[in-house]
Amino acid sequence: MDTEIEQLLTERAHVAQKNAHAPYSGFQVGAAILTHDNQIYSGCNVENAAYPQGQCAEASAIGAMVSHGSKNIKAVLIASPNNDYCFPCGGCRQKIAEFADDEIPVILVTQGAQSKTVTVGELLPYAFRLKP
Ligand SMILES: O=c1ccn([C@H]2C[C@H](O)[C@@H](CO)O2)c(=O)[nH]1
Ligand SMILES: [Zn+2]
Repeated sequence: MDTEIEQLLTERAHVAQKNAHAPYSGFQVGAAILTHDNQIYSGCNVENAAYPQGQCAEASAIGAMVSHGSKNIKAVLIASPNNDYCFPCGGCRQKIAEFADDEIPVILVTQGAQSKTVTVGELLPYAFRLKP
């Protein structure tokens, strides 16, 4: 991934991360998605007093993307609130795979600006998809 694009994604994820509603876990996550039409959509986790109703940052970003009429993911970036990488949960791996091919990069960044890139296929091998 182009370093300038990665920087833009990181900035957008960090803006969203600051808005996270995570009073229960204290774990604020930000996500940013680059689409094939070169738009960036971001999201944060939104927790709820009824814990299972909480939503992950990746799901929020996907919701923003689809709401704006875009469905084709070129890259995903996930910003962690600490110095460990925040790997997406199982549900979010499936949600990302709905809109991203196996070779699409998922960039993980820590608060200390370390970064690691994996692919959608590495995160969710043999993904269940109905589209061709
Ligand atoms: O990739 C992840 C992992 C966790 N969370 C959220 C869910 C919950 O609000 C909090 C703690 O699990 O972090 C995300 O948003 N994305
Ligand atoms: Zn998740």
